[in-house]
Amino acid sequence: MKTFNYNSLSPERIEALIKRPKMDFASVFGRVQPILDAVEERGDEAIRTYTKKFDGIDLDSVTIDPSVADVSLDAEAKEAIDRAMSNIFRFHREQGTSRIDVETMDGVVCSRVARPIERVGLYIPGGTAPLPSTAMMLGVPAMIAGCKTIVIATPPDQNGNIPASILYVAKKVGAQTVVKAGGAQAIAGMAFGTETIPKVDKIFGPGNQYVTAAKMLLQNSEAMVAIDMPAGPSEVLVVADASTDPEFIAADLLSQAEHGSDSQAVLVITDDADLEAIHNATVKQLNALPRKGYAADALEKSFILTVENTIQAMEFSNRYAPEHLIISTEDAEELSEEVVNAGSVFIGRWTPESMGDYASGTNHTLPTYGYARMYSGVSLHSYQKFITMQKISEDGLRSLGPVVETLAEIEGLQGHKNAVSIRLNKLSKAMR
Ligand SMILES: NC(=O)c1ccc[n+]([C@@H]2O[C@H](COP(=O)([O-])OP(=O)(O)OC[C@H]3O[C@@H](n4cnc5c(N)ncnc54)[C@H](O)[C@@H]3O)[C@@H](O)[C@H]2O)c1
Ligand SMILES: N[C@H](CO)Cc1c[nH]c[nH+]1
Ligand SMILES: [Zn+2]
Repeated sequence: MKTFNYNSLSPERIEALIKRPKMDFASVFGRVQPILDAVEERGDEAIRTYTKKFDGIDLDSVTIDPSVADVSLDAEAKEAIDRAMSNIFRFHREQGTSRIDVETMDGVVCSRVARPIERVGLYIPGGTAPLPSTAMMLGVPAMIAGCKTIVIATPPDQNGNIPASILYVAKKVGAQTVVKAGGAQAIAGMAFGTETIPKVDKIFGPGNQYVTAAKMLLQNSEAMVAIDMPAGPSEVLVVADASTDPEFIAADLLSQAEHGSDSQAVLVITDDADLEAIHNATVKQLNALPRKGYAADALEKSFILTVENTIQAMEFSNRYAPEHLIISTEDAEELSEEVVNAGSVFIGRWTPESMGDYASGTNHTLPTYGYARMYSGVSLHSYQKFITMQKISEDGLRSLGPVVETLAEIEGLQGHKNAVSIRLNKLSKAMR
């Protein structure tokens, strides 16, 4: 990993580090748009064609109904999934916002109620590894919100089947349909609907450049579909000091680097730390990883930044706005108060990021690429709409009506004024 010293870098160089490697979406959009058009026009047949082309699979059927699917999963795997889902359930259920009712003045009551988005599509990446944890993270809040239609899409394995772990989660969250396809074709299938895939209103989930490009294009199309957030390759930023165990640092960096060649792992560490020990631990652990190739590629594009103190480390972290921030310093708890921009934060030496990826209860679908500056991760609210209501009594109309008449007059909107005046006249006649 390249190493820089914060105080020796020019402002331009720091800005470049914060920006991440450039994503070339223009050329991907050009490749993805024809796939979207084909699925819109030809439905399931186009999904079969692209699944054959990109995944090398001849699909017998494009979808399956998980409620009747046979799931053979060993007891240990089931228990682990059950435990994780229970924690995710508990944390997300608490995010439920109860109804708000406010009497803004006598006789004028304003309310806000939450209602589920009725039809949701959950994309579970699977190009290089099946991710049942993402099915849990996206499925559990959909179930709590009460979404009526839950569609899950994920690439099939080499035999054209959906991994049992994902089917198990699909059953548990009450999904009606599992689409046996990945990539842009699966996203288009959910956005437009096909003979076998129900059309959805919002699409969730991370994925590779084709998946992300498809979500971005469809969001601005006639498909009338929303997306959760712009999500890119996984990233982690570790803030550490000389007290942090080099083996922990290496393991945390590698845990995200192994996701894909385009992942980013950043270490921001005080300049009194033993960088050689960290380097040695990283090389040793890297060589033992089955996904060494991806992790090594990712580390090539990653970097270490040495800083004067942990406050300076947090300054950089807030500017970088990482998807995951691990604070592994002696003053971790205090330092967490300094967080302004991050998707999710892991506090203290016993909190590796893997815990949140799988089972602590927080959601692992988070904004990447600096979008943590203005987006939140997936939560229960992502599956809800908040609808406002108001109810005005006769007294309320008498006191607030004239204000609205005046404001409508200022805007020159006589029709708006009339809707109030007609009622006020009726009320004053009834009084006589
Ligand atoms: N931010 C997060 O929460 C998060 C979580 C997990 C994974 N990820 C990211 O998700 C990504 C997963 O990527 P993946 O590739 O393993 O799986 P994926 O499921 O996103 O994509 C696989 C699909 O891409 C399609 N495809 C492959 N080559 C293609 C081509 N040349 N043209 C068009 N389509 C093509 C195939 O149909 C295949 O099914 C990684 O970048 C990883 O970092 C992010
Ligand atoms: N770290 C990923 C989000 O960036 C989520 C994940 C799934 N499985 C393991 N990790
Ligand atoms: Zn992960």
